[in-house]
Amino acid sequence: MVTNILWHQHDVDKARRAQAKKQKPCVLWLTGLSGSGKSTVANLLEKKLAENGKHTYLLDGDNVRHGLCGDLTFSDKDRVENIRRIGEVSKLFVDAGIIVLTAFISPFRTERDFCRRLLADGEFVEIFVDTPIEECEKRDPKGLYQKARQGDIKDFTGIDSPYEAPENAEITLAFSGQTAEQSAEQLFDLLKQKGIVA
Ligand SMILES: Nc1ncnc2c1ncn2[C@@H]1O[C@H](COP(=O)(O)OS(=O)(=O)O)[C@@H](OP(=O)(O)O)[C@H]1O
Ligand SMILES: Nc1ncnc2c1ncn2[C@@H]1O[C@H](COP(=O)(O)OP(=O)(O)O)[C@@H](O)[C@H]1O
Repeated sequence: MVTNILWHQHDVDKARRAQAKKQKPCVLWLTGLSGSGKSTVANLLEKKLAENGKHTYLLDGDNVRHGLCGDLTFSDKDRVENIRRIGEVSKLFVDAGIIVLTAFISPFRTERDFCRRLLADGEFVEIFVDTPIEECEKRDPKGLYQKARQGDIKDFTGIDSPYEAPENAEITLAFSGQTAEQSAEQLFDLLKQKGIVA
């Protein structure tokens, strides 16, 4: 930990940047197992927000692990660091006035709560994509469950690496046969209730 670092207070602040964008910046944090539908639903929701003139940015697990987090594995320790970095990056985006969507497994409650605490009240919206592992495994869009069952991938979430379900998510997308489009619509309605979209 370095010392002798001071914080610069700039004249153009967070509130002014949000005002320039005419929006209420926040983080829409999707969490759930691999294959639960995080990326699919986040993508549809982002499209709806964009159609509403909102400036958004979608941070997606697979993509971020190619760059910013390219040095990290799927050990517990590296997953903690992965989510810490995403939390800090999301905070910078919110500071810039942007509505951020994140689609990471983010398996640990402590790290999700850490990311929540980085932001002001109401700026962190936790969305639990609650698709049971049996369904995720049936979908297996990338063939990863099959590889994990064969022992070709170690530390796979839900198989030999834990997932801690949220206890206080703002919303849970329960697996009930609804389509991804209906889930995105449900989230859009929540954002209307929260005054994030008109
Ligand atoms: N061992 C293991 N466990 C879980 N997932 C694995 C693993 N290896 C690779 N993948 C692929 O990486 C994506 C998950 O990355 P995340 O950054 O979201 O994971 S985490 O939040 O740090 O736990 C995840 O993407 P999603 O399927 O979109 O969730 C997988 O495609
Ligand atoms: N109701 C649903 N919501 C989200 N995805 C669904 C739904 N029904 C089927 N799917 C499919 O499940 C898969 C989910 O994959 P993905 O969005 O990549 O999940 P994740 O990002 O959580 O790994 C996609 O192939 C998607 O088309």
